[in-house]
Amino acid sequence: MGADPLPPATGAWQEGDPVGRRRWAALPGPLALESGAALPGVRIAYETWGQPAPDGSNAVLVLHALTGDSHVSGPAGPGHPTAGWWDGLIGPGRAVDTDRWFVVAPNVLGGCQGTTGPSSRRPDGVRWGGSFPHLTVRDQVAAEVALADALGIERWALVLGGSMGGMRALEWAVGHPERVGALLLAACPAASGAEQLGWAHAQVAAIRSDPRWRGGDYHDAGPGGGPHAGLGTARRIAHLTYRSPDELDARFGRAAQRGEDPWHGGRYAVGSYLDHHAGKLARRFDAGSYVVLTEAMNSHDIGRGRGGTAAALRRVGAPTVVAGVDSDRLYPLPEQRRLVAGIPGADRLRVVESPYGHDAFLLEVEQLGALVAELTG
Ligand SMILES: CC(=O)SCCNC(=O)CCNC(=O)[C@H](O)C(C)(C)COP(=O)(O)OP(=O)(O)OC[C@H]1O[C@@H](n2cnc3c(N)ncnc32)[C@H](O)[C@@H]1OP(=O)(O)O
Ligand SMILES: N[C@@H](CCO)C(=O)O
Repeated sequence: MGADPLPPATGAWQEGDPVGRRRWAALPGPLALESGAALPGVRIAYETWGQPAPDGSNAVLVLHALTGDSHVSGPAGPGHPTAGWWDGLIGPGRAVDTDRWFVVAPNVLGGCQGTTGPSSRRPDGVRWGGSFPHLTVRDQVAAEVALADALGIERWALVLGGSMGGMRALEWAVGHPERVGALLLAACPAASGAEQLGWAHAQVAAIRSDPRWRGGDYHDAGPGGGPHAGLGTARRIAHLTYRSPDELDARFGRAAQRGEDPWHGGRYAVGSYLDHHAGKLARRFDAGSYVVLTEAMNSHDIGRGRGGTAAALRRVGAPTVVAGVDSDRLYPLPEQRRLVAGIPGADRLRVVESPYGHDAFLLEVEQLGALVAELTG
């Protein structure tokens, strides 16, 4: 699932036909990648809410995490099988009030929700599949910079994101400090460390060992022909890192799934829960994108080529709120303390209190809303 149904981008900045709220813009030329390769025919899907101020002072950039998309706010509808993933935070009367702010949310480069990724067609009409190039977080931000240029947005009043979205928000603030007025980083690190690289390796290995992976060239294999089993296993591993041990224990303990007997081939309830999330992701997401995005997160190292982490973080000019979740085992609080220590405009760590682990950045919208208010007044 998640295969891009659109024809190749034509190579000129253009507004694609909107599906529901979602629009597309195509880069005028190939995108130069950090690897030295050039990615032609890049198309970026994005959504906007609110109205841009005449002086351009009210633009807010919202950046999604690994399996999120451009639909941050509002109900499900055409082009959006699910409701906005930050609906409690962004919308009319919410902390990011779309009656005041002009909110822009792109789908990430390498994704599968409208922006060019492995399931998209190359300029020759063939799907990229396994030939899609290796991306870095900086490449993804380069595509977002091109989108901002195309929309005429010189400076964001606020850039915010969590997890992989936080990595990109940080890259914006370090790579383009003059274009970021304020910054909110949630549940993200300065660099992906050994623990995160290890989790990612297990997930990518699960996908690549599925015989239906076919080196990434499975998109024309027909319904059910993709590596759904591998993607499901990757999600089970990942989902465990997104929640906390205490929460899982409190919710499921050692309970058997209803009607099943773990001593006779049945599942524990927690296993059934993970199976549910595996199936749900496999139905809505592309395995090739999952691999490309995971490897992009692996590339995340804010200090690479910039004289190290401390030197890179010193480049952030914006007032910054850094938030971590007390029960996050994927990017635990020491990761965010490192950010606070290095970013000149970050005065102290904001701790989101939650039993939900890493996913709290999606769930604890009230606490996040209070943090947004610190930056927006
Ligand atoms: C929601 C979306 O997909 S929006 C698209 C963009 N998404 C994103 O950016 C984030 C992707 N989603 C996620 O990361 C997560 O799903 C979250 C953060 C939204 C989950 O939030 P929570 O509300 O805490 O959900 P939780 O992890 O408790 O899972 C609930 C689901 O597990 C199911 N479940 C609970 N126990 C069991 C069990 N024993 N066996 C099987 N299924 C179970 C529930 O029925 C429920 O199903 P549903 O989501 O299909 O209705
Ligand atoms: N649950 C989130 C976690 C990644 O940070 C997602 O699926 O995108």
